[in-house]
Amino acid sequence: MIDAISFTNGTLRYLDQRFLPLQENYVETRSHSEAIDAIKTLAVRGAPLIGVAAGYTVILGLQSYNGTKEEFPAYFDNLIADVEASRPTAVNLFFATARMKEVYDRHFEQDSLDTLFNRMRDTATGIHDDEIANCDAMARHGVELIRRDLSDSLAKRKLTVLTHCNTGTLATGGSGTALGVIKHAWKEGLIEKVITAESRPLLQGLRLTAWELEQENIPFYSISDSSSAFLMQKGMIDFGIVGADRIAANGDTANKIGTCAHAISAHYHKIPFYIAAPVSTIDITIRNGDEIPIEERNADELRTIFGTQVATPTTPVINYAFDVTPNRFIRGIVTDKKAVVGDYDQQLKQLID
Ligand SMILES: CSC[C@@H](O)[C@@H](O)C(=O)COP(=O)(O)O
Repeated sequence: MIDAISFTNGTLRYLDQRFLPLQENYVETRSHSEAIDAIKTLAVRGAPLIGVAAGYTVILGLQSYNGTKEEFPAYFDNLIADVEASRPTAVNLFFATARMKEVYDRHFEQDSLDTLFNRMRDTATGIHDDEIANCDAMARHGVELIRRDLSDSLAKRKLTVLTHCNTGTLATGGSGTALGVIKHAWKEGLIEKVITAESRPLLQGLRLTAWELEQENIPFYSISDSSSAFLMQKGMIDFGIVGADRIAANGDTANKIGTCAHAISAHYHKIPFYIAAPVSTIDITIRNGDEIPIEERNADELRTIFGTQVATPTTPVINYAFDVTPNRFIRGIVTDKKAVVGDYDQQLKQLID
C-alpha cells in the first residue's frame, strides 16, 4: 500500500505528491515550518490527509520547543495559528488542531510539558488511525447505498463511475473517501470501470487517481474535466462519487473545483451523484455553502503547466481551488457513521450529536 504519510521517532515522512506519478520522492523532516510548507504547496494534500499532517506538524513544533512552562502558552498559540493558516477550506485541518487544543486546555495546568507532549503525540497518532478506520467504514456504507440505489442496473451489468480529484490513499492515508468506496465496490464486483476527471489545474485526477487505480489494477479512463456532460449524454456513466473538503450543515459541499459542474450534469441526466467524506469533514457551525471559505491560489498554477509557461505571465486569472455543490444535486452523503440520503439538515446534525 502507498505510504502517504508516517511519523516515527520524531520524524515526519511523506510522499511528495507534486511530482507523482513520474517521480516518487519521499521527504523526511523534523521541522514544523517545512511541514507547513508541504501543506501549503500541496506536497501533502487531500482533506483528511491535511488533518493528519496538521496533527503531526503540531508535534514537530512541540519537539523544537525549548522554553519554560510559563512561556509555553504563547508559543502554542502561535504554532496553532501558523498551522491553521496553511490552507483555509479543508475543515479536517481545523478539526485536527481543535483536538490538539482540547488536550492542551484539559491538561496544561497539571501536566509537566513532557507528559503534555506525550499526550498530544498520542492524539496526533489517534487522528491518523481514525482516518484509516473511517475509510473502511465509508467503503462499507457506500457500497450498501450503491447496491440499493442502482439495483436495477446492477441486475443487468457492472457499473461505470465518474470521480474527480484524488480521494484515495494519497488523500487520506487509508483506502480513501470516494476512491475507497470505488475500490471496495470494485472488489465486490460492482464496477466495470472508473472515469477519472483530470482536475485542472493541478491534475490530481489525471496524475494521482490514475496512479492509484493502476496500482490496484482497476480499469479506468482519464478524461478532461469538460467531457463529463457529453459522456453522461451518451449513457457512458452510471453514477458519480467524489470527496469533500467541507460540508455545511445543510449538505452543501465544497470540493475540488469542477465538482459542481459534474453534479449539475448528473442531475440533468438523472444520474445519482454522491459525496463520501468522514464526519470530520462536516462543519455543523456553517449553515450553508455560502459560508464556506474558498481558497484562491496563485495565478501561476493556471498560467504554467509543470513549470512550462503556457500563457503570458500577465494573463489575468481567477483560480479558486474549490467550488460548492448545492445539496439538491447530491443524491447521498456517505460518512463513516452511515450514508445519509435527503434531509441533510436533520441527519447531519444527528451524526455530529
Ligand atoms: C479526499 S476528499 C477531498 C478531495 O475531493 C479534494 O477536493 C481534495 O483532496 C482537496 O484537494 P487538494 O488537492 O488538497 O487541493
